[in-house]
Amino acid sequence: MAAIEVNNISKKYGEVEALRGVSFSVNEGEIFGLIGPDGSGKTTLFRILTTLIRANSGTATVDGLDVVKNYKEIRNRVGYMPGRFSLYQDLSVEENLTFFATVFNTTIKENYHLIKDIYQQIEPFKDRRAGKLSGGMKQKLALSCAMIHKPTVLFLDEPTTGVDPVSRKEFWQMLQALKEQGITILVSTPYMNEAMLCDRIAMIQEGIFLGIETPQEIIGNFKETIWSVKSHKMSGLLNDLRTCHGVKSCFAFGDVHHVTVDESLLTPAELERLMQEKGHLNIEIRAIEASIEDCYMQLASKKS
Ligand SMILES: Nc1ncnc2c1ncn2[C@@H]1O[C@H](COP(=O)(O)OP(=O)(O)OP(=O)(O)O)[C@@H](O)[C@H]1O
Repeated sequence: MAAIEVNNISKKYGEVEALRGVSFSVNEGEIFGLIGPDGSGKTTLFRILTTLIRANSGTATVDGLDVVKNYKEIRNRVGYMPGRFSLYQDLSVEENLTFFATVFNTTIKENYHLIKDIYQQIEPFKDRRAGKLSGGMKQKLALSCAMIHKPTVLFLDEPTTGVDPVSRKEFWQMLQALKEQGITILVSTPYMNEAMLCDRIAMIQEGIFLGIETPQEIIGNFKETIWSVKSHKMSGLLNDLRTCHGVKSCFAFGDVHHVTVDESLLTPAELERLMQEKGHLNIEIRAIEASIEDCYMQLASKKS
């Protein structure tokens, strides 16, 4: 049995089609990632699966239970960490955790073993108000709160957004440990390096899934030649590259541009000459391996 099963779910807010016929399933104990730009429908999907809102059409089950008919049971079985921290800022660390335990009719003591590895790291600050914690500590507390009632499925909506890189790394180690305990995790992230840590990834754009694959499949299916290009004038470079015959696509990636090319029409030497003609200096062109972000950009541009 799949831990999450979604069949042709659509959701509209007035005229806005937030989800358009989304179908997928997540296996038990799988970390399934959702990546997509702001407004692509990720939060809407989380809200439907955690029974907070209803879809206009389609069906979904979590742990074999229907999200409409069995909403009460589902609420007992899932943990949800919404995009913005779900903590009570004026309550202390321990009070927050006690509150969530009480809501689910349990106690910290009863399920301490489940959250021990995570909670122990913030326990020295148990009397500190949640509002006074660092981003990484808030995130650990929010995850502890989402876990305290022993959920079988965890829904994490951008849990690491705005958190420092060290805490993000630790957080993903915690997710791996939860997966090893058999917990299923649906997680959205804007960070492509985090997407690489998922078992499978769905790329979502404008309410449509562009594809569902393992990170290795996504990268393996990228067949384009890709170069990283730099010059002394990066803003103008993007437009100049786009006008070159043989350049298929061009996107800014940090401090370089990534360019996919038709090698039968353009060589690196020709591209360098063309950019020199347009006044660029210190041009650097390097053949590179595609990253998952390149794959996402390619899929997204094909769709639009
Ligand atoms: N309550 C609402 N009323 C009207 N429109 C909404 C509502 N909630 C979401 N939307 C719209 O539905 C679309 C999908 O939004 P959603 O929040 O699901 O996307 P998202 O991928 O989670 O993006 P973000 O990370 O920015 O929240 C967007 O166009 C958004 O503006």
